[in-house]
Amino acid sequence: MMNGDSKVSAPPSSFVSTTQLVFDKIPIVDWALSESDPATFYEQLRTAFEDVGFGVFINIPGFEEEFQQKIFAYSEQFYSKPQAWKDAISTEKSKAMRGYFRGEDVEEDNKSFAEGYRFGTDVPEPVAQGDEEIPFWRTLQEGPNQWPPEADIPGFRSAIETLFERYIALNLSLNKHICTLLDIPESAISDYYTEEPNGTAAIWRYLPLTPERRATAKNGFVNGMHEHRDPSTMITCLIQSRPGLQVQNHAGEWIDVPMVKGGVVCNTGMQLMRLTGGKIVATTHRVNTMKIDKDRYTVPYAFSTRLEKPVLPLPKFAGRNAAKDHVPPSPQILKLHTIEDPLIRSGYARLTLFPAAAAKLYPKEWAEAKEMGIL
Ligand SMILES: O=C(O)CCC(=O)C(=O)O
Ligand SMILES: [Fe+2]
Repeated sequence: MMNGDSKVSAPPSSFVSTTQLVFDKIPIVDWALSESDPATFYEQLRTAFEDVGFGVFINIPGFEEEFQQKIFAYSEQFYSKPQAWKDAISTEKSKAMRGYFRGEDVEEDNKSFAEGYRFGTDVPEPVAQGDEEIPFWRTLQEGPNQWPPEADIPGFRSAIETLFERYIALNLSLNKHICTLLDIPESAISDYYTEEPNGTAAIWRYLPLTPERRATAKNGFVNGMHEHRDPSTMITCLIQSRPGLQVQNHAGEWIDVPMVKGGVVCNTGMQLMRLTGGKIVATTHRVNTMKIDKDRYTVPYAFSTRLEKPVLPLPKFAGRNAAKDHVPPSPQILKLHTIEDPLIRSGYARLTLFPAAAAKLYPKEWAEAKEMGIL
């Protein structure tokens, strides 16, 4: 069988949603229309978030193609450094999993053909009071970033910090537009953030397909990033240098996210889906190395919601009416979401997103997650 066909892994027809539009492409949302033609803008936004869960946003000031290319050039420079240089800022030195890791450094099932470099809002490591033990979901969340030495890669840090500032502004305006779309107060979303929203980001380098990597293909998929829904966030925004990201439609087929110059891919996370009783969908996605012929760089950025505050459907969206069923998430995703305690769920969620780093740093919790069927 040809394993280049991304549709071979579609689930049986009994899984096909009867209420949700089965999309066959990822919508484009033109940010410029938010000023010049709001009606069209909100219709594009509605399609992206209510029907698909993803959109490619264009014409966002600050995300011009030239700026994005500068970020990808820095990313390439970063990853071209010798292994020992990258290992000097390894996540192994950070309980908050900030720093560099290799996706291949984990046992077979969770191996991915990628390298990652993780950041979060820069906060000090939590300090234990007396003999109290700090829970893993907290050590995972709080800690300083590990920046490379400025002299080794001049301008890198300031370019990435500029990108993050732009992402923060974009995330905040996108949230406001979503509130307008849904006719809910802005606080409906912002109440779930800490005063300074807690950002989490990474620079990914996905490695290209080789005959050896192709030999690991299962149902047309070679693991760049395993299938998942963004667990602890309302919205994730991401710039990408090349194709490779795929979104599962409501019939179970995998749809490629297109490359658009100056485009920012924005997708909804499980928290926004929960808040809106399913009116806004969070769709399963993955990165397929089968689609990658040269190194692919991406930089996702998202705010985590307040860890301790469980997200509940707003009264307006409570009840099944607004919830649209669609392709059931994988058993692992379902399992993750059966964990009631939002704090513990946030911890396991982070472990699942970064398996290679997590397996080393949190062997006990990693083994528990495996045992529970989350991984
Ligand atoms: O890098 C990509 O294309 C996808 C990243 C992603 O899904 C994530 O960070 O949650
Ligand atoms: Fe994701």
